[in-house]
Amino acid sequence: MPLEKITFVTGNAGKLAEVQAILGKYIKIENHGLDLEEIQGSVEEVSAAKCRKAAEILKRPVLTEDTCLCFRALNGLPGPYIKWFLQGVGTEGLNKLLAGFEDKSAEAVCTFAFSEGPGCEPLIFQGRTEGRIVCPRGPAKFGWDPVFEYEGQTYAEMDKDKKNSVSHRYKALEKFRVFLETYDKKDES
Ligand SMILES: O=c1[nH]c(=O)c2ncn([C@@H]3O[C@H](COP(=O)(O)OP(=O)(O)OP(=O)(O)O)[C@@H](O)[C@H]3O)c2[nH]1
Ligand SMILES: [Mg+2]
Repeated sequence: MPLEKITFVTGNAGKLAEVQAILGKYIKIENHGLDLEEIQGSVEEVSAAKCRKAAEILKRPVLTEDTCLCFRALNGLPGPYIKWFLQGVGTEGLNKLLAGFEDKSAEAVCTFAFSEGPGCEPLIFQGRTEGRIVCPRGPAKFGWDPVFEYEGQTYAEMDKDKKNSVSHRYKALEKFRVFLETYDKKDES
């Protein structure tokens, strides 16, 4: 039978708002703010490990997500460590990291992991949006939105609907939505 609801495990209000806006029209989304340990490794490994842990603890279908911001000139760094870079140097600092490089291109990567429950191997759904890193522009409401420019506008300058139709998060959730359309949860019996 189709999944009626899913628990999105995140402590990030900005992510939750966007997942509600993008996916909430197709499935009921509950939030649980478990602060899950994040292993070192590829973003797929980080997301899957968070998901396995959440499924073990919550014993229900769960969705977790990890976001990377990858600077081409820095060989993909900050990548999955963007949270610590952002906390350390702020949006101005992120822009300054590329001061010595011609190449300002970057890729925002969103990796969701879905597990049916304890012991069920997570499935990965990933979205990528190419952009460039610029001086901060637009309201500083969500993380590094002000420095990520896509087709001439930073994510922060876009209205929510526009961002939610082009972003890394939208692209990953679109793949998950298509998966849900044919998903048939094995009944408990
Ligand atoms: O400007 C932004 N636009 C976005 O679309 C976006 N998505 C995530 N982020 C930030 O990038 C880091 C990822 O780290 P992250 O994936 O581990 O998130 P988190 O630890 O805050 O939440 P979670 O792990 O509980 O889900 C965190 O600083 C997030 O605030 C974004 N910033
Ligand atoms: Mg995190």
